[in-house]
Amino acid sequence: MEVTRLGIHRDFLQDFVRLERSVQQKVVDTILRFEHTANAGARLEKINARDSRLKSIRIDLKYRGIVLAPDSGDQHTLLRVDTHDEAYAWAHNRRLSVNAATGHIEIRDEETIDTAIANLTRGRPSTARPLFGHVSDSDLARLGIDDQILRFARMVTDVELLETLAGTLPRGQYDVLLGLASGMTVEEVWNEVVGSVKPELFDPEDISAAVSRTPDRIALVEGPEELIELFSKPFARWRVYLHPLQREAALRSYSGPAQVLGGPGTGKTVVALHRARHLASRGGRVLLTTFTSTLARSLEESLRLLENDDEVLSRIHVLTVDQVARRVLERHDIRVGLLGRDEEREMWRRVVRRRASAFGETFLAEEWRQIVLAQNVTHADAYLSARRTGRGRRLGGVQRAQIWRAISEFEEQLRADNLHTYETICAAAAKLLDASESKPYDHVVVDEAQDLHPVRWRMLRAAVAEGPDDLFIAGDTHQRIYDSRVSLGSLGIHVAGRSTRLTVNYRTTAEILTWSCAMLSGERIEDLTGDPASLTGCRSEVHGPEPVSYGAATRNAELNRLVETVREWLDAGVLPEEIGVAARSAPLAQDAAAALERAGLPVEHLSRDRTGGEGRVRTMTMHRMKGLEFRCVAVIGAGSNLLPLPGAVTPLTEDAVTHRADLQRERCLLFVACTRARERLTVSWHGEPSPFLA
Ligand SMILES: Nc1ncnc2c1ncn2[C@@H]1O[C@H](COP(=O)(O)OP(=O)(O)OP(=O)(O)O)[C@@H](O)[C@H]1O
Repeated sequence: MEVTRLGIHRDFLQDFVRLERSVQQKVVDTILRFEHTANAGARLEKINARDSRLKSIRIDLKYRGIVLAPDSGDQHTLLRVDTHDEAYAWAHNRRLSVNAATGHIEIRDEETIDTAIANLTRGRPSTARPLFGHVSDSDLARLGIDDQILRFARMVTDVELLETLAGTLPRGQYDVLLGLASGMTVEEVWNEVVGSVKPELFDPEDISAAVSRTPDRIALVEGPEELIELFSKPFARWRVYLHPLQREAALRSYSGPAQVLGGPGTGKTVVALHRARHLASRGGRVLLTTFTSTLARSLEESLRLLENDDEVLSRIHVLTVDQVARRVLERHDIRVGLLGRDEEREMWRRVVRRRASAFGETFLAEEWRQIVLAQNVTHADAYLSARRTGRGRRLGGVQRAQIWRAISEFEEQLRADNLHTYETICAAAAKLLDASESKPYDHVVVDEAQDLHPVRWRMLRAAVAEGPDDLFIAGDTHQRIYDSRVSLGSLGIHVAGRSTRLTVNYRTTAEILTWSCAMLSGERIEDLTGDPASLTGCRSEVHGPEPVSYGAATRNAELNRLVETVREWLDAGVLPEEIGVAARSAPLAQDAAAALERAGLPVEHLSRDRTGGEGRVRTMTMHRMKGLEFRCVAVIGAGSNLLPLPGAVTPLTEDAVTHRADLQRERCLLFVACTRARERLTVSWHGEPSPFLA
């Protein structure tokens, strides 16, 4: 029997999660029945809609689905499900069209746009400057703006009106206008929003072809299992709906190392996951790696959502970079002891005491990490002439010689005791891999790349032979929260011409994103290649309440208010595990957990080994927030007493350059914590607010 296929529109999944379970089941049954009924399209009901291709399908007495039924062909798409009246009202004024630039399908509320144009024509003051006065009609047409939207665009004078019509305008064209309004050039919009498709003429009437060209919005599901899977994990929409730029970045063949960059929540991790699966499904041995174990665990879980085939999965190793290094040493039967940070500090202290060094243990440890290890300096001459970019204190030759002797003594001690730090394990592994002809991996995919120290990069570089599709790097230097500044070029990793920048944020509301980005405006941040990094054009399609910020008189008062806020969220139906509470210091986060627990709320404090169970609010340090996301986030302790954390910032008098870098890192940490929120964000403090909130 000929099967009629029913595509599923992305927006429909949002409707789906709001439906009661019993209705959800009926939706699934209706779709399956539809697909297995001969000439099913003929059974759809005509409705009173502007666009005759919109028809209705009966779910039960109360609910209806709105289906796009093309004039020819049997490719149908389910667009919405709602109660009878709501569904019909939605369909009444909608019209479908094919975007002239991308060939993608688009839906608009035609009447509301006409009304907006009429109101603007009547009410516009003669002095108001048109928002798109600087862009010609032909450029707008090239970007896919059609006649109705052009008339609208010519009347708009402020971006807020544009944003209020987000759900009304055809999505692709809305994105173009928003990109232009946020300062992107026509070329940037062409490359980053339209998706650098080849210009061609699309048949505006061929809806079926347009549907198949729109995989980021419409999923064509193969068979009932895939359908049920899609519905059972509706929040994992990224598995099927990729932005054209995400798809291109993930599936392309590259002649060498490539990178994907973009602000928070733009889907870099999603691209890294799709990339790893793509390379493994072609038979390659893939390393999917990141810095922290929390993130590696979350990558592993997501990968299992994306891929079921055990054979493909077996070709992807998900490990932290440090785990990779240890495995390399183990494979060579090398056993080493690990020196913790506190023990390392003690060892430096002993060196300082023995040598009566004028340089303190913090300075020496940093000099060792940032210069000696980063540049792989192995003898005195190399250290005497090493470039010390990023280190503020100038050193003369005699001072350098003294420092080198202290560092040599420290390294000698490590060797004598067979002790290693995480970094020296990586350095040793890099050496072993460099010397070996056969490499453990065909492809290395790195997520959260901004936090890797140069020794970790050297090891990753050595883990894969140089060549096509060797390294794929996802990261955002605005989210750098550890002390690892690195320029990929200096490590021989060149990504020029193989870089994709993502700008659509899928996680956070526009309100939370704008509020958080303001915190970084004015900061000079470089990307991984050393060019200035920018959040320009970074935007969200979703709207919600403004973030709430407030100060309390005391620590206890702040925690009491936190308890109230969390209780309100829970009462509003947010699940406990969808709430994250973050503080700069672990003790404050633990105190928050204790306060919530005393109030009878289910809570768990996350640490290295505790990943958080279901049914519990999660408290954690800001560092642990990285890479995670929550519906609601409360950032606490954002006062001048705790943020920047005094002990984490080098005094200005000691080293001005490091002082500035430390402050920037603390600011980025707050930025990371705030951008984990999907819907709601509160930021609180006791005493004076942090200077970062000014
Ligand atoms: N094409 C997409 N469609 C729907 N949701 C998406 C898409 N791409 C990403 N997402 C969702 O957006 C959120 C953020 O994605 P992801 O974690 O990959 O972003 P990121 O750029 O790595 O973020 P960060 O840098 O802040 O950690 C996730 O919930 C993800 O499922």
